[in-house]
Amino acid sequence: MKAAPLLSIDNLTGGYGEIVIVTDLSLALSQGQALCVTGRNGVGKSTLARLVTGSLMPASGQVVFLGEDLTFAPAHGRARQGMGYAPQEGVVFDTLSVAENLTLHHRDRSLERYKELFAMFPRLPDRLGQRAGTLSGGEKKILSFCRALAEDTKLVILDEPTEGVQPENIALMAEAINRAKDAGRGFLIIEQNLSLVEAVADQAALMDHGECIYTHSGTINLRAELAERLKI
Ligand SMILES: Nc1ncnc2c1ncn2[C@@H]1O[C@H](COP(=O)(O)OP(=O)(O)OP(=O)(O)O)[C@@H](O)[C@H]1O
Repeated sequence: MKAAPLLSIDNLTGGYGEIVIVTDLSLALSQGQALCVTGRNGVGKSTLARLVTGSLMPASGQVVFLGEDLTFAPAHGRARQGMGYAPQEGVVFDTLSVAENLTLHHRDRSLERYKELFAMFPRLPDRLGQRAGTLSGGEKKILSFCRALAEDTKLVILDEPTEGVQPENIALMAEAINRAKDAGRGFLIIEQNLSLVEAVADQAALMDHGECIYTHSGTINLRAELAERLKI
């Protein structure tokens, strides 16, 4: 018997008020796999992430996580069920220190859970006392990435994690994602950087005008097929 998907997005439609952005979109993701959603600017990728995480409520369709219909569940409810999310923007509290940003959602304020990630991204532990607002854009992205990865969630949703991040750190992000996949965690990653997509994706979806216009399963020819359709 085939295992139920970790996440199932069925005929999802939604947007902002009367404006429909995502149209009738269906995708599914299994445990231990990464599904990367790519596409040009403004096609609705972040809106999809918001609809899945509950920062935006859909007009129709379903979001089923671990067999439970969470379509209209509040964002905090989904997080409690094990859906981690690093949004594209507004990820870091500028006036708090790096350490505070990493621990503010934990009563124990322990940095122990970051041990492995700190070894991979040593600039972060070097800046624990520094105000997060002074970090570069790429460093903020790494902070947000580490915070999402360090949580014990079954699913991690990352929106453009590599924006402004240099190539060697993108390769390390891929390594961290692949380790987490091996531990059984699933990833829904909104990403335009095909190096990351190629390094982690088990499947990819290409969006255009709010619709999914192409899906690719498996790693064979993944990058070439996406690049051809994106004309890059
Ligand atoms: N809060 C909002 N209110 C109204 N329209 C919005 C809002 N946020 C985004 N949009 C619109 O929705 C459309 C899709 O935006 P979205 O951010 O989902 O695209 P994207 O594919 O993630 O783009 P990018 O790659 O540039 O981040 C755009 O036309 C955008 O202007």
